[in-house]
Amino acid sequence: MGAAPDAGQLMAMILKLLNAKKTIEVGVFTGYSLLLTALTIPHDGRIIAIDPDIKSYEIGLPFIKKAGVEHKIDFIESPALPVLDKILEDPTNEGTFDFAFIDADKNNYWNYHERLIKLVKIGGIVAYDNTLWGGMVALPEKLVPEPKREWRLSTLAFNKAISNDSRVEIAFVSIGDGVIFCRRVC
Ligand SMILES: C[S@@+](CC[C@H](N)C(=O)[O-])C[C@H]1O[C@@H](n2cnc3c(N)ncnc32)[C@H](O)[C@@H]1O
Repeated sequence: MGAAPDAGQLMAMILKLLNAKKTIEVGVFTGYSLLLTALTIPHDGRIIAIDPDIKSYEIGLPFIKKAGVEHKIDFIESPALPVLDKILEDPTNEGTFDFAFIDADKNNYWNYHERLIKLVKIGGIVAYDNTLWGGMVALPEKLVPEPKREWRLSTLAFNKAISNDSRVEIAFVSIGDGVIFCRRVC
């Protein structure tokens, strides 16, 4: 997302169409997509932003503060799965989020999906970044550099699984590095 302003514009449009107020971001880095979300949602909107790498978040934090949107962000320094599980321990959190953006470890995308499908409301959207994995999903494995192979396989499996998930409808958008917008339908 950081390298893809077109995907960012689309995400901002969707946040506005949803009137999103309560959101989650998994994978923050220096906060490009986080700032975009924080600037787009209303003054009383909230983002739970999760990343184990607080040092990168702190690089972007002065820009978030300068933009006057820090109050919307609850940054949690942690891998995302235990945080999502903790949120789900309280059943009143189920179906309360409008939007989630997932841009982290590709081998956990399905684990994130199983949790976020409970957390977003029916009609809510979960957006998954890097679903083209730099084009590697379309290459035979032998042409893929070794360090990219594991997450290529994870991405292929995730894309196939989400295409067959009757709880959601999806739009596979081939801008940036490929974003799957996934709308909860039941
Ligand atoms: C591509 S960057 C995120 C970029 C950001 N969304 C943007 O568009 O500016 C991926 C981030 O995922 C984080 N990450 C990796 N494993 C994670 C995990 N298990 N839980 C949460 N975040 C994780 C990394 O620390 C890294 O900051």
